[in-house]
Amino acid sequence: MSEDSWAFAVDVQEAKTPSIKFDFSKRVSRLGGQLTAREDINGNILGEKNENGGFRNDGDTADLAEQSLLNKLIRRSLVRNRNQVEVLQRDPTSPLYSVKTFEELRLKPELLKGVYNMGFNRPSRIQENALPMMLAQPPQNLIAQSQSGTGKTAAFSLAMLSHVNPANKWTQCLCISPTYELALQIGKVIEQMGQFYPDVKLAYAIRGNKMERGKNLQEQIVIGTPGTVLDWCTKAIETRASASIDFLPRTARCSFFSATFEDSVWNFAEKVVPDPNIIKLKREEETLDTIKQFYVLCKEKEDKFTALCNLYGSLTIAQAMIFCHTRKMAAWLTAQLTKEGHQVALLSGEMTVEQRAAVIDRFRNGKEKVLVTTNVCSRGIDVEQVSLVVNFDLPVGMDGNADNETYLHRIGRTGRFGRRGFAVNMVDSKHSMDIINQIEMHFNRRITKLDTDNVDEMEKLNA
Ligand SMILES: Nc1ncnc2c1ncn2[C@@H]1O[C@H](COP(=O)(O)OP(=O)(O)OP(=O)(O)O)[C@@H](O)[C@H]1O
Repeated sequence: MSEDSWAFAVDVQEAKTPSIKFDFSKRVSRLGGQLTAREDINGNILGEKNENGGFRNDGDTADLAEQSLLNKLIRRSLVRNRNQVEVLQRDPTSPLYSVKTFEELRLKPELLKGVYNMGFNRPSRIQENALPMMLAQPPQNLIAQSQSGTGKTAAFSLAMLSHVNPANKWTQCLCISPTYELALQIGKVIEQMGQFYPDVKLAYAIRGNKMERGKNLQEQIVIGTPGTVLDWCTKAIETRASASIDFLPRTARCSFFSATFEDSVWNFAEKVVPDPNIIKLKREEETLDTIKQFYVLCKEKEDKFTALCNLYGSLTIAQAMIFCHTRKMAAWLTAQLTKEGHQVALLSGEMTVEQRAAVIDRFRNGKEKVLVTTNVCSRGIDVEQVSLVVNFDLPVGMDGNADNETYLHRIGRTGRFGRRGFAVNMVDSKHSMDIINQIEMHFNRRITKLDTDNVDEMEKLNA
């Protein structure tokens, strides 16, 4: 890397809008006479009433009619969401609020074009605050916290793109992501933002991508996971006479982003980021108001499954992510949901990273509406249409206590950039009730009890 280099250590990220497809749930036929159209909790209209007063099922939806309705829905959904975001960006209490425009952040014209092309109108709070620090001269370092889905990835992607000099054919920025999937996701954001900046090239230091010994990388930005990045660094420096384990120049700027900073992460960040500027949230600011949190009392897994079906029968859900503790439970739940007619994808730890990336891609493109997963996907995955996150099993640490960090990352898969979302926790024992209480105390936020058998109560949630 050159003398004026950047390194980013991150643990959270982005992606793209899946196509909106219809999800005609059982609840709709139950309530068919009362509604003229179904909307999901983001206000996306998901279906129209048929001639019998009920909602059409997938089976009786003609392709053409579906396509034309789909186009209409996508347009309406985009308008609604844009309005929602605009309101939040003018609300000083929202993490999306900013006083500045992208122009005032002095981005290069090529990048401004990229940002507007992605549909961004204004920066979010973290973008407004972090970008000037990351672009400052002389260089400054940064440790930054911002809620899930509030634009951290976009912030450091813009910073990297602003920093590179495309005329220089060597690596100038290094972005380290904790997982293969996130590295790909961040890479896509950088590619999209930098699409009008054609001479900037990106290399992926991820499993499967080998680097030849002694090769001089020409790509200005390298994004990868720690193991492969280290392997590439070792191979790059082995051939140089002045081989040194100090791969990064001392003058390199360094930024570290996360939605959560438990003590060990904070200590680590302070070790690897010298003399940093700090953007930190208060504990009660870490959860988003736009994500409504509930728990449901259940007895055993069959009972949890019934509660889940009731949720599906009552809420209008665009896409959902369901977290289980073990692969066995995830496989069982996937089979049950598939039997019920849901389009379900299963993501678990024994899959290869390529298989996992393919599953996430299909989900992102709306091919499946439900993603059942063990913990592999709790961080950073950005699928805009996820309106429900279910903790089928609650996140528990090795010590048997609540894993608050994982909880926050999991529920943050919904409520992306101002959208509304539901997080529902299945409580099946005194221990899991204790976990809910611990999580409530930790974030100082109420998690409300929900009776999924109570049709009226459930109906109110859609309001
Ligand atoms: N200024 C903006 N205007 C509109 N949309 C934005 C803006 N910045 C980011 N987004 C969109 O918001 C979503 C969330 O952004 P991003 O993935 O950067 O959040 P994040 O803070 O990194 O999330 P996480 O903490 O889950 O990793 C993405 O779909 C992204 O395209």
